Amino acid sequence: MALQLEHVTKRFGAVTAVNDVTLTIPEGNLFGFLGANGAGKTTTFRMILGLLEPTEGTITWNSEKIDYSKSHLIGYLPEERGLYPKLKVKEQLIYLGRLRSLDKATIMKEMEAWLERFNVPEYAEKRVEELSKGNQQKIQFIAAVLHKPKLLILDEPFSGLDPVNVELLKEAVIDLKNNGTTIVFSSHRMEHVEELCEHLCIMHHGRPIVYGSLKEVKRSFGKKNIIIHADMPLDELAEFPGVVKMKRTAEGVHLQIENEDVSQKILSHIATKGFIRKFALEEPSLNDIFIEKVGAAYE
Ligand SMILES: Nc1ncnc2c1ncn2[C@@H]1O[C@H](COP(=O)(O)OP(=O)(O)OP(=O)(O)O)[C@@H](O)[C@H]1O
Repeated sequence: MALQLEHVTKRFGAVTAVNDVTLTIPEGNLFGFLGANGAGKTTTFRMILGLLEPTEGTITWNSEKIDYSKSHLIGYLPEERGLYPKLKVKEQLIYLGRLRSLDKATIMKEMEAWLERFNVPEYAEKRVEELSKGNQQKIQFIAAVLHKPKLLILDEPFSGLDPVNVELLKEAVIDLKNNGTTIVFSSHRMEHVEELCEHLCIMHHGRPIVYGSLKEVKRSFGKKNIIIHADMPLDELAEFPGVVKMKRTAEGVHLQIENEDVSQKILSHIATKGFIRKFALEEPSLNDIFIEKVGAAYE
C-alpha cells in the first residue's frame, strides 16, 4: 500500500523538470519534499495529481493507476493560493465540497469543526477578500481536507503563516496523519521537515539526491556536530584532525566533525585547558545535509 513513482520524467521542451524519479511513499506516511526553487517539486506534485502527464514513467497508488474520477481520494493545497475573493468562506467551501460529492450538512459540520479548530469560527460569513493572506491559506487548507482525502498533497503549506498559525497547521497535519492520511508536502524550511517527516527526499535539478527515512538519512551522512561552550580560546580547533568546519558563536564554537570518534579526541584535548560549560555531540541537521549535498547555502 503506497504511492509509487517509477522512473518518472517530465520535460518541458529542452527543460527536464523532473528526471527519472523513483520513489515509494508508504501509505499513512508523512513525506517531505525539500529542494531549492526550480528543483522539480511542484511539477512532481502536478503529475501525482494528474494535472500533468509524465513524459516517461508511471505513478501508481496501491499498485494501480490513480483514478482521478474518484475525487475523494486526493486533496491538494496548491502553491498558487487561489480562492474566489468575492465569495463568503461558507459559500466557497460548500461549492468546493459539492464538487467532491459531499452533501451540504456534512460540509457545514466539517467546516464548523475546522474553523473552530483554527480559532476563526466567525470567518464562515466573511468574504475571502476580507481575510489576510495567512487566514485565506487556512481556508484553502480546509478546502483541501474537507472531504477527508486518503492522499493529501500540500505545496509549501507553511509559507506566509505566522508562528502561531504554523503550529496550528502542524498539529492539524499530524492529526490527519495519525488518522491514516498519506501526506506529501514540500517546504523550503528544513526545520519543518525535520520536525514532521518520517521520510523525505531532497530534490536537486529534478532528481532526488537524498531519499529515505529521516533517521537513515542522518545516520548515513556520517558527520556529526559538536557544540562547545568553554572559557578558553577554541580557534585552534579549526585545524584539529577530523574537524570539517568551525563556526564561532557567542559562547564558544560549533564544529562539524567527520565522525563520532573525533569528539572524544577533542574533548580529551581541551579538558585540561580550562572550564568547559557545555560539550554536546549532536546529529547533523537537515540543513547541514542539504548544504553539503546541494552545495549551496539555502536559507
Ligand atoms: N509549464 C512549464 N513550462 C516550462 N517549464 C516549466 C513548467 N513548469 C515548470 N517548469 C520548469 O521546471 C523546473 C521545475 O519547476 P518546479 O516548479 O517543479 O520547481 P519547484 O521545485 O516546485 O520550485 P519552487 O520551490 O520554486 O516552487 C523549473 O526549471 C521550471 O522553470
